[in-house]
Amino acid sequence: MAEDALGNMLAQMENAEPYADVDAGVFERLKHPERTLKVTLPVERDDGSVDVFEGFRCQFDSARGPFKGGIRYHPTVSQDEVTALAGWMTWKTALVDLPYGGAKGGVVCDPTTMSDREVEKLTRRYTEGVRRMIGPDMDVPAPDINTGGREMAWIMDTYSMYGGYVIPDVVTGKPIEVGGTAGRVEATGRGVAITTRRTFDYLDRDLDGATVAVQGFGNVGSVTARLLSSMGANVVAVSDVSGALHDESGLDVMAIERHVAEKGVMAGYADTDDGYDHADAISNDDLLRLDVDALIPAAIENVITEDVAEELRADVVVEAANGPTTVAADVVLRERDVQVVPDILANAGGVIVSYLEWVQNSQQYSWDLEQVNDDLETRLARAFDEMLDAYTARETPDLRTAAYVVALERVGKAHEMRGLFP
Ligand SMILES: NC(=O)C1=CN([C@@H]2O[C@H](COP(=O)(O)OP(=O)(O)OC[C@H]3O[C@@H](n4cnc5c(N)ncnc54)[C@H](O)[C@@H]3O)[C@@H](O)[C@H]2O)C=CC1
Ligand SMILES: O=C(O)CCC(=O)C(=O)O
Repeated sequence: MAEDALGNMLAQMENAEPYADVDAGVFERLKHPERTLKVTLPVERDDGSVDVFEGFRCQFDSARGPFKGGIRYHPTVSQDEVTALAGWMTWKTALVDLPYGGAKGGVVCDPTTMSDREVEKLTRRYTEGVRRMIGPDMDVPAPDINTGGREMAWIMDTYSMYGGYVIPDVVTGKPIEVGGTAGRVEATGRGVAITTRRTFDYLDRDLDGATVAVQGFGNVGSVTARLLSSMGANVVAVSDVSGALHDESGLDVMAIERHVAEKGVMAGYADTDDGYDHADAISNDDLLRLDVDALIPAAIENVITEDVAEELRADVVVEAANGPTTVAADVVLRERDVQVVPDILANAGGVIVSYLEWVQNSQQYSWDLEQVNDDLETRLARAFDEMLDAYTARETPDLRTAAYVVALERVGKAHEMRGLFP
């Protein structure tokens, strides 16, 4: 069975096809991205040498609206990976019923080894490379791994320089000072926390006091951990690329956030004044096997493999990352009665609030945080219920398949109505 991101995404589609009412020809169409651009990005390093980076933007499907999806800076970025991520964006925007298609971009680089100036040059080069295919009505990028408000502001600035006027709605996830919305920085983690609470309600379990392990402590993982703590859950383990921390009596998430904000990584936290000398330093792999109520992968793809699934002891997995569970692992988790809440629902809070940012930009009007958060929760709740309805009515084997049924039917219907042959 496929273990790569693209293979997983396609296999997830195939698994849902028998339960979905989608014309066979349209389904065939849905398996292929509309287009992918590969760009070459020369960057002069601070020492005067030149490095040439490779970047991609994959536009997977636009039947329901402009392409939408983040930009990732990471050494493992590849054309196949951005294609998978663009596919997941397509199913995510459809499931939460946003008037968007799906896209994703990426640059093969390790920004942790680059200066701020070098990252800025790379971002502006990348923007120049893809600028003919992005735009407020065409394709609207946003943050993903190792990108955030800073990079979005540079993209907006570069794109606006070519346009000759300010074009804020070419990207979302911008700082508020240049047209961003209240609530976008926290939106993905907030959506994960809301979805976790809803899943516990659905399973008739108490979130208060429930033990939670979160893998990945960047934008999504840190906010998820903090909000779940504030909802009464006991966050007993967190991790980042530098390792994992475990404390059965619960971790001080905000103290860890402060340490990461200062040092960039979690390593060294246990030695600080805030740190606990009784917290165990464990590996990322150990974290996935902890005996907790909920496991939240919030880092990269394919971390829950078949082997991990055999030994995983959480009752619920809420997928904050895109594609953290392989299709082979899904089968094992289903057999073992582990409830998996799929990424295309669990992490959709980010793109929902991106949509709200784009709407505010186009209206040149801004909403307050309460309005944004209320709208986010309403849309997530609706999508959660629609997924559960499909789970029951179509008798799908798991929630992921149910989520795909809803998404595939929406995108498939749009293709049918628009027609396959221009
Ligand atoms: N930023 C957003 O709005 C959204 C992000 N996502 C997904 O959430 C996940 C995390 O994204 P962000 O938090 O934005 O990225 P980020 O760059 O802010 O944080 C990534 C975190 O993962 C950790 N990490 C990286 N490789 C790791 C590994 N091999 N093992 C353990 N930890 C590792 C990093 O140290 C860091 O703590 C990704 O899968 C992304 O696609 C999904 C929806 C929206
Ligand atoms: O906010 C967005 O437009 C997309 C965020 C993203 O890349 C994702 O949901 O995976």
